[in-house]
Amino acid sequence: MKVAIIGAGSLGQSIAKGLLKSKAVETLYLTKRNIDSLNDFNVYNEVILTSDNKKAVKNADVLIFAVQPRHFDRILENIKPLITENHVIISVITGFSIDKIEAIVGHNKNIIRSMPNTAASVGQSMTCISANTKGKEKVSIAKTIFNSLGTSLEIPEEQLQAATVICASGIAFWMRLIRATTQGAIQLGFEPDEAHKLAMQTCFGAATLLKESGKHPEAEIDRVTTPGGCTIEGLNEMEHQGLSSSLIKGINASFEKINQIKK
Ligand SMILES: NC(=O)C1=CN([C@@H]2O[C@H](COP(=O)(O)OP(=O)(O)OC[C@H]3O[C@@H](n4cnc5c(N)ncnc54)[C@H](O)[C@@H]3O)[C@@H](O)[C@H]2O)C=CC1
Ligand SMILES: O=C(O)[C@@H]1CCC=N1
Repeated sequence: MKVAIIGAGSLGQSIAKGLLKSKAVETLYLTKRNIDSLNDFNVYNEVILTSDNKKAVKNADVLIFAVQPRHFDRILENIKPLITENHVIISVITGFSIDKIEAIVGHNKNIIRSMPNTAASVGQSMTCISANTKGKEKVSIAKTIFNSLGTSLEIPEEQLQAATVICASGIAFWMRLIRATTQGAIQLGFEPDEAHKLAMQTCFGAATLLKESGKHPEAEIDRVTTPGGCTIEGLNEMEHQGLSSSLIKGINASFEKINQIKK
C-alpha cells in the first residue's frame, strides 16, 4: 500500500509511527509545510518526506489528511485536479463532514471520515470510521490501515462527533484519571515514579480484564469488593463525591462543545 499523510503534525506522526511499526505500508509520504521537524523519520527506507502535497497525491493510493480544519478546504482545492476515482481519501479532521469534502472533490470519489486517537502511535487506537456511498467499497482498506493501529469500528456519520468525545478526547479523560490515581498513591507514601507505574499498570490490567473476559465492569467490581472491605468503602465515597456523575457530565459538556464548533 502506498500511503500519504498530508499534514504530518501531532496526530499525523502518531499514525505514521503506528503504520511503520506494524509494517502496513510499502511507501509512506509525509507532508508538512516545513519538514525539518520530521527528520526522525529519515531512518525508514519506506518514508519520503516532502512539503509538496501534489507529489504525494500523485504517488500514493491512500491519502490520509491530518491538517487543522481551517486549512483543509484550501489544501483540497489545491490538489483536487490530481485526485482520481482510485484514490482512497481518509480524513481524520474533527468536525469536517463528508458532505463538505464531497462538495470540493465530488461524489464520485472514495471518501472515508475517521476519528482515530493518539494511541495510534503505539498500535492501540480506537478508530471509528464512516464512508460516503462510493467509499463503502473501500472501507476494508481503511479498516486494514486502522486495524494496524489498534481496533476500528464502522459507524454512521451522525455518531462521529460522539465517537470523537469518547475515543479521541477520551485519551485525555483517561490520562486525568491515571494522574489522579497517581496523586492518591503518592499521598499514601509511594514515590512519584512508583505511584505512576502502579496507576498505569492497574488501569491497563482493568481494561485487559474486560477485553479478554468480555464481562461487564460491575461483574469485575464484584470480584474485588470484599463485603465490609476497603474497596466498597472507597467506591461508595467516590460515588458520594460524584465520580460517575462528573464523568458523564464531562462527556456531555464535551459533546455540546464539539457540536458548537462543528464545521
Ligand atoms: N483524534 C485525535 O486524537 C485528535 C484529532 N485531531 C484532529 O486531527 C487534525 C490534526 O491535528 P493535530 O495533529 O493536532 O494538528 P497539528 O497542527 O499538529 O498538525 C497539522 C499539520 O499540518 C501541517 N500543515 C498545515 N498546512 C499544510 C499544508 N498546506 N500542507 C501540508 N501540511 C500542512 C502543519 O504544519 C502541521 O504539522 C485536526 O483536524 C484535529 O481536529 C487533533 C487532535 C487529536
Ligand atoms: O480537543 C479537540 O477539540 C480535538 C478533537 C478531539 C481531540 N482533540
